[in-house]
Amino acid sequence: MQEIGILGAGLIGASWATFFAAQGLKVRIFDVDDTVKQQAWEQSVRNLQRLADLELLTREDAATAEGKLKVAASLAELLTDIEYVQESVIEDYAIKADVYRQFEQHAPERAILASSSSGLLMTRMQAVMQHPERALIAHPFNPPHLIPLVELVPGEQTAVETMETVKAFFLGLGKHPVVLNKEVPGHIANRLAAAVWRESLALLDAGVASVEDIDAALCQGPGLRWALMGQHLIYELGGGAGGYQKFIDTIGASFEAYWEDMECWSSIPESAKQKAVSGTQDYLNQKSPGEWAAWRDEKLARIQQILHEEP
Ligand SMILES: NC(=O)C1=CN([C@@H]2O[C@H](COP(=O)(O)OP(=O)(O)OC[C@H]3O[C@@H](n4cnc5c(N)ncnc54)[C@H](O)[C@@H]3O)[C@@H](O)[C@H]2O)C=CC1
Ligand SMILES: O=C(O)[C@@H](O)C(=O)[C@H](O)[C@@H](O)CO
Repeated sequence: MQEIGILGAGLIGASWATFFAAQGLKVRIFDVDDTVKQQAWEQSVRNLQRLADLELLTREDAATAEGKLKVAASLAELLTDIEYVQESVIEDYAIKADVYRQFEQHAPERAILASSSSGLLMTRMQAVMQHPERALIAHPFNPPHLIPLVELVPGEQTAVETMETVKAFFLGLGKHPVVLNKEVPGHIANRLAAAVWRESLALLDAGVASVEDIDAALCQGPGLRWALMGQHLIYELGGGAGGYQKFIDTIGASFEAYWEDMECWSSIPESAKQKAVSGTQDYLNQKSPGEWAAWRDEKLARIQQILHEEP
């Protein structure tokens, strides 16, 4: 696949445009909002220059990639003869269903439709399609031009061939696809993030520590290891010579006491919302959101450089 359609060019769509262009693919950008799609083009150009600043792209490759970016004047222009579309419209079933109906009016019959959806079920979204077999979830982590994970989730009508094609496509582009055998709300990564986020809120709500200390306890501790390993490998190593079984039989028992004490909220208490929003203001006294995002991207780039040095 040499040309990509970006359908929905907000925060994630613009980053996807950067990623695909940086990989040497032609990219057509479309959004219902003309201002947004132009801003997405401009943001992608800035992102490419940033990747060159971070030495993740040569200046020459960044310039070449910029030439790959094109704003589509209409949905028809986006979709004519396209092979692969990354959909990143608003996370709403009704909006996505309407987009999928329009998609099928213009796109070739075999064009693949990959949704960035954070947690909607593809089975429900593809139900409106004449050719649902070519639709799947390809969920990134923000920003996709810097974070390698992409979660591939089939709906009940997604063809095995579609999953295999998209997995090979992303592997060839240097992404790290993980394949879900069945769809669950939030896929994998957002469910893991949701578990950690809920406890981060619960600790704050209970007055155990401040926003900054709760965040520091995560990113200055387990978070560092999470850039390298997941919990299963971490605890295999945590069991020493006895491995994972030793860890489960000894330290694992302590976790059962933690779980007994931890909240099992299915909604966020108002008190927790208020403490989280007010506590996060301290960060904004240090940097603006844009400065935090630039700081994040530079650190993410340097972590990637280290991770790419070794197998
Ligand atoms: N924001 C994040 O951190 C992440 C978001 N996602 C997913 O990506 C998708 C987009 O999220 P964001 O980029 O954050 O949202 P966003 O609000 O920044 O962008 C959504 C864009 O969709 C456009 N849009 C709405 N209806 C449209 C239509 N009919 N045709 C074309 N464009 C249309 C809007 O104009 C808007 O620019 C969602 O499904 C979200 O779950 C996935 C990973 C991370
Ligand atoms: O955290 C991310 O970048 C992604 O996993 C997301 O999907 C967004 O954070 C947000 O949509 C949470 O679901």
